[in-house]
Amino acid sequence: MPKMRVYEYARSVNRPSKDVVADLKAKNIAVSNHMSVIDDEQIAQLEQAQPAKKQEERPGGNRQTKQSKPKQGNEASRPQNNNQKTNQGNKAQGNKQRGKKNNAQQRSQQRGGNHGPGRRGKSNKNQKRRTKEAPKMPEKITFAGSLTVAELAEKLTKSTSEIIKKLMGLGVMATKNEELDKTSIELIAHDFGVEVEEEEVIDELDIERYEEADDPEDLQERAPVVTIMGHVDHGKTTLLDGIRKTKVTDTEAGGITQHIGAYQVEEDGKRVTFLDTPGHAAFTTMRARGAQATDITILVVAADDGVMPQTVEALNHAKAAEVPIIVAVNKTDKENANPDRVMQELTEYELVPEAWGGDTIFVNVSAVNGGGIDELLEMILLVAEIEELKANPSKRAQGTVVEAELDRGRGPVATLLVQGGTLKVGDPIVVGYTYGRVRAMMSDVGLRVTEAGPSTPVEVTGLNGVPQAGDQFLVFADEKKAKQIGEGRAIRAKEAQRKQTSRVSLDDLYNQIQEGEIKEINLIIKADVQGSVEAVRGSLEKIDVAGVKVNVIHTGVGAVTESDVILASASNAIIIGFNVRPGTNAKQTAESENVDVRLYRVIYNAIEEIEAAMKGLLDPEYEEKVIGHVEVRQTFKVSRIGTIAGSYVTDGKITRNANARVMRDGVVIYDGTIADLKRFKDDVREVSNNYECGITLAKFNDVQEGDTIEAYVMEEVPRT
Ligand SMILES: Nc1nc2c(ncn2[C@@H]2O[C@H](COP(=O)(O)OP(=O)(O)OP(=O)(O)O)[C@@H](O)[C@H]2O)c(=O)[nH]1
Repeated sequence: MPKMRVYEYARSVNRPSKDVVADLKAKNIAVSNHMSVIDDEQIAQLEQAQPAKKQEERPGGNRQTKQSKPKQGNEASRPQNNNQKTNQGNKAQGNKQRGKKNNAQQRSQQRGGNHGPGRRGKSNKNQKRRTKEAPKMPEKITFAGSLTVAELAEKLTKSTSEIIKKLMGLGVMATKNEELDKTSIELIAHDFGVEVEEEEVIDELDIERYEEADDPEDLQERAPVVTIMGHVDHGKTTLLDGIRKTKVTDTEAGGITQHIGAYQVEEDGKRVTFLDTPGHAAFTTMRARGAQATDITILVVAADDGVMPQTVEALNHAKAAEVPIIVAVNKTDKENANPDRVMQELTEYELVPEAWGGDTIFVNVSAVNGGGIDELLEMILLVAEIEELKANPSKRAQGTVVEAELDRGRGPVATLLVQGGTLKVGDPIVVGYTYGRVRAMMSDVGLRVTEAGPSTPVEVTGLNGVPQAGDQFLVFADEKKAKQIGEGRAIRAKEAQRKQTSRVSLDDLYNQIQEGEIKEINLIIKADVQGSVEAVRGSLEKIDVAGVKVNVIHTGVGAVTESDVILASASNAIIIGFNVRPGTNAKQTAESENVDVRLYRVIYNAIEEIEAAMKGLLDPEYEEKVIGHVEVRQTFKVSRIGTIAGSYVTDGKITRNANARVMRDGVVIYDGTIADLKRFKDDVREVSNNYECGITLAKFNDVQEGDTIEAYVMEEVPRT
């Protein structure tokens, strides 16, 4: 009989799990929480009392139609000219909202709309005429994503205040520029008897669009993907290593275990994939990037320590991601181990052991001596069975990046977790914002492979750049398409980043000129007296560099004001202040809007600096920024490497690229760079607060126990 977990059902009908649990209980269906399993019969029982809409949304039921009709037609208010294009047209001519004009036009063209500019011109007149007469409401309006109150009013040919009043009637207080969600748009439009249709925004660069759909017949069982989380020092790494040591069999075939960010083991002839980066930081980073790579979470809790703050954080992350949790009570070999206490403490977080009437699986393990590891793996397989994890191995591969780095010899190297399809050597592929052709693949035991099916991690080479953990990948049928999509995505990512971080500023002026993005530099000039304004203006306008024009868009006498900053922000201008300063508000706004405000006392300096910036001659200014401190707790001498400082990060973090100074009794005895940063045996890029690490300093071996190492970076600072 088909079965599913309560939370899965709740998700499928878009209801909170706890409401579904309450309904089930009200119907005397025995469930304890969102993890309980329910079958079809129980679902049917539950749905008898549900409103029809919910039933419609059930999986396997009719898909909810995108178009929603008003509950009752309001014939009297329907227009005669009632096709959808009218509305698009209305929006396109749309008076003040120039920016929107193009979008609407584009959208309608995409959908094969046939009203060209000429026709728009005509209907513009009609629209004006109509506005003077009583405006006619459209029969249907369309929107993409959301609409502001003012936009909705315009579409409905109503006044903004009418819409605001209606919203107030619904208990929503909104201003005219506030964005309305789909439900609010529908409620208001239906109230006027107008149909609403949500336009699908087609994104050519969204790789999910190109994924092949799965035929249910092609689906085959796949290995579960497991992440291990828990509090610091509770034994995550030891457990991962223990499972690997006892269970990896492929080494016999001549491979050597490789840390590629994930590995597979075999139990009872079935495979389990472990993501090798313990801790919820990696899990959350992946999730934040939209990756749903984990099927099961192992929550490690040390039996001698009990539930600690990061245990709670970890379980909350797993719950938020709706990933089933198995509790591994670790260090049970220790004398002071108290597994019962762990169970007791976890009941407070709704993780109740089966023995106590709950449905959370608890397994006692000892990561050091291997005790309980078999049982843990069996339980993983049991949960995997309940979850009915399946994938289609016979399509073009798709999945998630587990980790990636630039290897000196091999170029960009990425560990990919195949989630659907089969990845093959030679496949054209898009990975995040990078693309390429899979040149070589290596398994977690260091063997060269030519194929990797669902749930398999493989390290691939052949990409044109280094993607990020959590990025999605997809194989394309032809290389040209992969290149086109990959390049498009890279450009978009670059643009998005630029929009976010940089407006035009003197420091990157030259780059932007070089990239052909700037042909005119917009300046706002504020000075103490009108004479200075004119003098500065005259001199700046005379600067002649490589066909770039200086364009003074505003001048004024007096302090740099907030409105100057807003103008600069809107027109991407730099503000030049001569013998004046910005007020507090202006300063704050400039910071939040990323507007470059330059203050000068000598005209010559202003001209010289702007000219230098245009020619790319402005030297960047750097400032030291301390990023963390570590305490040296032990030292090890290793021949050929030197002295390794076994350290503990006491605040901030330490990174491989940072500079380091060694302080002994408050005196700086070394200032240089870090040669090597390790966690256990692995090279790492950074180590955070409260973690241990091994540090080797470049050309310095006299580090001693009790020394403090201060890590710092040199940061470029905007000039003022
Ligand atoms: N006695 C005993 N000690 C264990 C067991 N598992 C781990 N340890 C020890 O506990 C300490 C911490 O283990 P790790 O595996 O580094 O813990 P972790 O959770 O990965 O720690 P972080 O990476 O710092 O978050 C080490 O000294 C391990 O040897 C166990 O089952 N029994």
